[in-house]
Amino acid sequence: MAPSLSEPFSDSSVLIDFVINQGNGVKGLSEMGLKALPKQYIQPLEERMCMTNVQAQESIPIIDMSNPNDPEVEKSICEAASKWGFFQIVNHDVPVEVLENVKNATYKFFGLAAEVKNKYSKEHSLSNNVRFGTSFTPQAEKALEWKDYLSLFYVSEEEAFALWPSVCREQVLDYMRKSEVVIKQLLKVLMKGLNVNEIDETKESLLMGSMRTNLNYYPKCPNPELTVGVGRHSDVSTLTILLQDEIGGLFVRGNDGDNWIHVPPIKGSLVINVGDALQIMSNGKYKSVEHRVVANGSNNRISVPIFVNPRPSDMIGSLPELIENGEKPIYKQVLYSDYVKHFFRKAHDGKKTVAFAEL
Ligand SMILES: COc1cc(/C=C/C(=O)SCCNC(=O)CCNC(=O)[C@H](O)C(C)(C)COP(=O)(O)OP(=O)(O)OC[C@H]2O[C@@H](n3cnc4c(N)ncnc43)[C@H](O)[C@@H]2OP(=O)(O)O)ccc1O
Ligand SMILES: O=C(O)CCC(=O)C(=O)O
Ligand SMILES: [Fe+2]
Repeated sequence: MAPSLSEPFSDSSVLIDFVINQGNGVKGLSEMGLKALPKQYIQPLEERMCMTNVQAQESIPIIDMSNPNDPEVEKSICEAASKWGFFQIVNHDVPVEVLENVKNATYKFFGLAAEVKNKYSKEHSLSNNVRFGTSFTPQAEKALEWKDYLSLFYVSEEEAFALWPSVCREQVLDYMRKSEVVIKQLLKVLMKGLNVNEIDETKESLLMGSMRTNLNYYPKCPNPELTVGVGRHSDVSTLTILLQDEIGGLFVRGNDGDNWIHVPPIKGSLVINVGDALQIMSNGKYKSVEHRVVANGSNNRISVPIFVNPRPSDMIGSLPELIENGEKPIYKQVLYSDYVKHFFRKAHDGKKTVAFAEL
């Protein structure tokens, strides 16, 4: 039974049934035209974005990738990864058309009927590698997040053809394929910055042996100031390549204290961030930085991150090259899939996941 406007979601089981079990997501809630945010989405005060903590004068670096081997460009990439953990790239090799196509495909997927999208939910999906969901880890969260997503873990073209939704399959595959050049350029530079000058097959696989693309949908929200699109977290990837649309709303933790820096949408750009796996492998030189997304009261927003990861079966820890060079390791070796499961089983909690690998 669909709840009516005069019958708000005071009973949580009705909300869970509508949003999660029936696959309506927060998009379904948004499209009902609710006048007030259901209480299940009200975040504690300390998790809401307070505009007085926004550093309007600061911005993360914008790096021109026309000449990726220029020593000045290499220096800015390594500095940005050490200081900010985030930067934007412009004039990279991913064609604008590919980016536009994947954004349109994202709208197409979320425009499907709830019962069609629900075929890809944790309950119904034919594979763990394809998952439509809402919030982050609803079963572990005290307050839900205002976001729906489709998560696609790449195994092979064959599996993608068999299992990924056909409305976005080609566009996501193309976005992933075309991003590979940029990913390799960035990892080469970042490894050189650690004095790791040879990326052989084993190292390449450790850095980028698996990829997951998420399509994120943040619908227009009643009372956006009371909730979050995505709560404070760092990614568990090696690197994340993020395409955002023109709406804005991504904030990155600044270098001193409780201040947050907006990542302004720039047409054709990609946002790059260091994930926990690279922080761990670089023995702390490159930083995975906390970020969050606010909810928006006027517009729907989408974003499409590619999470570039080790393989689930890889052991990750401080790279042996760094330890051989005399660095004291600050991380132990952990199985990457254990690390990711630890991340997925708890609610977003800032930078706490990385403690799982600390010595
Ligand atoms: C969704 O909102 C998000 C997502 C993010 C993501 C940030 C990233 O950095 S994602 C990159 C993660 N890395 C990888 O995917 C590569 C390595 N992959 C793996 O190690 C495995 O594929 C696996 C993810 C560990 C899943 O392995 P499997 O053997 O299938 O394990 P399960 O027991 O099925 O799952 C473990 C646990 O995680 C939950 N889960 C699995 N996949 C997802 C998913 N795509 N999204 C959300 N949760 C997922 C699963 O439900 C299990 O939990 P239970 O409680 O049910 O046991 C950043 C910010 C966001 O808001
Ligand atoms: O939507 C965004 O801008 C960022 C999303 C994000 O941080 C994530 O999916 O990990
Ligand atoms: Fe993230």
